[in-house]
Amino acid sequence: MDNISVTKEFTWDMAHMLAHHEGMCQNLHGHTYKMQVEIVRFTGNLIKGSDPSKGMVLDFKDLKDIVNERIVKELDHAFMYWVNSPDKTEHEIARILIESGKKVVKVDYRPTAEEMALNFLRILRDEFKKFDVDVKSVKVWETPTSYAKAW
Ligand SMILES: Nc1nc2c(c(=O)[nH]1)N=C([C@H](O)[C@H](O)COP(=O)(O)OP(=O)(O)OP(=O)(O)O)CN2
Ligand SMILES: [Zn+2]
Repeated sequence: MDNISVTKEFTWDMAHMLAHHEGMCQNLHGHTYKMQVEIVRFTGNLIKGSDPSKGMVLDFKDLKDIVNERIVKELDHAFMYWVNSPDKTEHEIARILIESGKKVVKVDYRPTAEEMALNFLRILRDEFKKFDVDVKSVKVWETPTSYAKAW
């Protein structure tokens, strides 16, 4: 059987720090994150009938709008704050930013590329169900040469 998927790419700028990292990444720093979201249909490969989306897995525009709305908008130009971080500096930074009205996204995981990819996969799987679409994979790049893939 043949298979078909579609993939869209997203980017956002975000700051984070990796508590107890043995290298430079324990410091507050940022990345231009890149993410690829790959989707497939649950039933049949492509939309059929006279639908305006006939012949598509899902319109790229819908894919873009949903991922931007659910994931990217919240993260862009934010500080990703691990609420259970063992590093008191991270809590202090988050407190100052929040009190100053700056953008902080609270997460309950250490903000590694792996945790983000897994978390975004779960959120998007849930979100796309109503379109009869499954998320096959999510890849998150922190640097041009390093990415995590969840599927
Ligand atoms: N498995 C993981 N390792 C590391 C992560 C991660 O999320 N998962 N994150 C970091 C840092 O946050 C940051 O991404 C630095 O990564 P690194 O690839 O070491 O950065 P470089 O600037 O050296 O990247 P190059 O593309 O090689 O120049 C650390 N590790
Ligand atoms: Zn980093």
